[in-house]
Amino acid sequence: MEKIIVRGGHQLNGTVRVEGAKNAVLPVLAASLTASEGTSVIKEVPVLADVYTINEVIRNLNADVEFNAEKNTVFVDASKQLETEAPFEYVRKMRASVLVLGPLLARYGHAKVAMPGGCAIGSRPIDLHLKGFEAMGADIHVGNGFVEAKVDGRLKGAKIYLDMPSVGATENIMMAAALADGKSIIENAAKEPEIVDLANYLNKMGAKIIGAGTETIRIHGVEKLYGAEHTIIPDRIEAGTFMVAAAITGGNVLIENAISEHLRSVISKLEEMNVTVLEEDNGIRVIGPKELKSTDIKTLPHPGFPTDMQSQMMALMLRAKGTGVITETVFENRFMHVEEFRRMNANIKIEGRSVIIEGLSALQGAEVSATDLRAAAALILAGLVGEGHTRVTELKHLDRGYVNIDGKLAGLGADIERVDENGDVIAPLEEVDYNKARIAAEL
Ligand SMILES: CC(=O)N[C@H]1[C@@H](OP(=O)(O)OP(=O)(O)OC[C@H]2O[C@@H](n3ccc(=O)[nH]c3=O)[C@H](O)[C@@H]2O)O[C@H](CO)[C@@H](O)[C@@H]1O
Ligand SMILES: C=C(OP(=O)(O)O)C(=O)O
Repeated sequence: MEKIIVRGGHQLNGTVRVEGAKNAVLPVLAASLTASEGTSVIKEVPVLADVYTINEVIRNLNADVEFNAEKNTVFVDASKQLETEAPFEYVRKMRASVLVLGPLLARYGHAKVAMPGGCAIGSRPIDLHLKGFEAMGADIHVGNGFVEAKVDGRLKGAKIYLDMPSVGATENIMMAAALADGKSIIENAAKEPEIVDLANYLNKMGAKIIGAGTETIRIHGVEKLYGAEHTIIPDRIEAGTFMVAAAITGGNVLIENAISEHLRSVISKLEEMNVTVLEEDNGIRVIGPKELKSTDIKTLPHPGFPTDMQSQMMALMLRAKGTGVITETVFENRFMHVEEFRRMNANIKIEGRSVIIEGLSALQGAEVSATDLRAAAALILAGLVGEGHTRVTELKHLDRGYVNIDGKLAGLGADIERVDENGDVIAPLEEVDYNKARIAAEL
């Protein structure tokens, strides 16, 4: 089993560049299936296991997909007749596979996708996605582990109110509505930057979407969409993770390519903790203080504090003076990393949907297991300031969403290496990384 080994105590300094956003590229690649003519060229695609998985999903549906990993570019030609069924083997690996439902249903009047189960962070139903398709005239049947949606002719534009601003439901419904007959309105829509990125791509394909990024999205359905060129936005969660890495080690790091407008809530919490955050022309500079001050955080849909930064900020609060509380409101079970932090001597306890963090824990290196993608990053961050060696296992989670994080942290001065099951160091080279993401997707 591969591990990342971190030896704590090194300040991070220098410049690191963030990749294109995982959570933007997955819906964009799913949306490429709506183009019945032309090729889409998607740029700034991060070389992640999840990207290989979504590429396999759409390839399996009969689209032509070429991933030039060295150039971070994916070409998709979905103009052939597509299959309309996505099997469990893909949805099992990556829940975002359900995002092919909307495009296939809108283009062919039929889609069948394995029901995604829950995962380590919560039960994660897709009822709101289905409610939206139903409002547009689809019949939904759930059985034998699949969800099947059918409509005679085209979907009909509809007004859809989301009970909560689900990111995935907003994306799936927006893609379906882009090819529906007539006008749709999504109310209480998710406002994440990744929603805006998807709407921009769809509009380049010929869709007519306005209001993405606000709580009301209006979509005038069109008959046909065309392949288009699109550049994925930078990954705000990867950026936030490096911001915490700089802050926790008292370092000075320029996070190139990070967009401050996407990170307002994270920046404001870091500032409350005495971290200096400077918005520069080409990114965000983060300078860690001598002493971090604790704060309270509540995760919320955008523009609130992102749940995908919750575990990383918890690592930071372990090293802050005072008591802090983190409340998770987006997912019901996203505290699996707390037990792992405890192994590192963290003074921390769960109370319902909150975690109470008694600051200034003298963190000690330990063998810890990544329970989900962001927990993996958070344990590495804690390891940067732990005494001795921290060994992080279950790296399959990490490879879903971070490109070469060990190499990037090493470049900033961290003492970190990735070793294989024999204990041999795996050099953090780009070529090795490309392979790693592909292999992780195949597992
Ligand atoms: C690939 C991707 O972009 N993943 C992100 C996306 O996940 P995802 O799109 O799955 O997250 P949602 O916004 O849909 O989920 C938020 C909450 O709504 C609930 N819910 C959602 C849909 C539904 O039909 N019914 C329902 O009850 C979920 O269980 C969860 O409690 O947004 C999350 C919230 O910012 C992020 O943590 C994930 O990183
Ligand atoms: C929870 C995440 O992703 P996913 O929705 O793909 O599980 C994440 O990116 O932190």
